Amino acid sequence: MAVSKGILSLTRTHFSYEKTINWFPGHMAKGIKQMQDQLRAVDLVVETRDARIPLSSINPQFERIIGGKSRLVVYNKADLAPAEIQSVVRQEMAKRNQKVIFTDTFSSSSVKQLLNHAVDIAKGDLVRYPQFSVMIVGMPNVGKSSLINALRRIGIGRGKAASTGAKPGVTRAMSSKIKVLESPPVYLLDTPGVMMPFIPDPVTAIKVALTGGIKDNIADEAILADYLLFRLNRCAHIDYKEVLKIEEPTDDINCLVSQLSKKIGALRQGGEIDVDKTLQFFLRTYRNGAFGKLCLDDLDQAAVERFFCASIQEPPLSKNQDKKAKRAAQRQRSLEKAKAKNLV
Ligand SMILES: Nc1nc2c(ncn2[C@@H]2O[C@H](COP(=O)(O)OP(=O)(O)OP(=O)(O)O)[C@@H](O)[C@H]2O)c(=O)[nH]1
Repeated sequence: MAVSKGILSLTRTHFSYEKTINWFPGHMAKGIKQMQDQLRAVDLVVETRDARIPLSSINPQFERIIGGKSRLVVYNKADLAPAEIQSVVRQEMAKRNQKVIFTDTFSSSSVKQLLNHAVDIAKGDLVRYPQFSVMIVGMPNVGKSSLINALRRIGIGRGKAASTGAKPGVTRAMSSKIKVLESPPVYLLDTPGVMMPFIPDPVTAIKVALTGGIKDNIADEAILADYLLFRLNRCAHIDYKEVLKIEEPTDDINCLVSQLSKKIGALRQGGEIDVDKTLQFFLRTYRNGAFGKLCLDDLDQAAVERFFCASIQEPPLSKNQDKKAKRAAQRQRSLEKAKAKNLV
């Protein structure tokens, strides 16, 4: 089989690759405002990301909102990502002074680890100890509400408190405080998933949409499927041919659709291929985890550096730091002027 054409194949004429994803419904703007208002009373922010896209699920907007607040990054859906990415991601985040926990809301041990971390901080925070509040933020569909339910189940043995769903945008407003532990008393605040208002890089948008962060009808199922096929072809350990029960591996989405539609009976009257139904089946198969553990982000050193240089802005400076920076810049300018006049 030929090596996948990958991203080049996205330019094939019958798929409109030009579509820019700009999805920021009103409830997200409202959600950000509510988060900012509540932040003062919050002791810890848990920023939830998707382990399948450890870089693409970083929302630079949170950097600005969270500022200097105590923060823990949680990579959820770890059951769907290869285990070997965990050490790389931990290392990269440690370089940025960021502690990271990987969770899978179906596994008690990983959720317990998160709860213990919150408890450790709560115990160290004597001022706020009687009421330790944790705000859960993150992009849509990363599993924030599922995480809250799992924490509550493990912490106080109670059932579901937050609504969950396979489509993005289930939580549309900030929740009231949800108790997840009696002693010390730990409360959680669920927030609506907040997408970055504008995703400038189309490949990042495709990855976010593939993992369910953007509604399919806003993205383009054909483009998503094409990119997915490219990634599957790059992953030697994934036998999608076996999973889909098709005859031939391929790097051509048309060929895949043609083979798959027959296998799943996605045919209209007269035998015409039902392309939408076939594409949806392919995407669903991936999202159900049937292809196994797949990371959609490249995590080699160069790719990680490129990502952070291009997408992540430094958190805003505090007033003090800002003053210091201005003074240093002023000193530098004076020095340069003096040099120009040969005074130094
Ligand atoms: N495989 C897997 N699926 C998960 C995990 N956590 C959540 N999910 C699934 O992911 C989907 C989204 O979960 P939610 O908890 O609704 O996500 P959310 O971040 O609250 O979503 P929004 O309301 O859009 O902000 C649901 O179908 C969950 O069952 C996990 O750790 N592993």
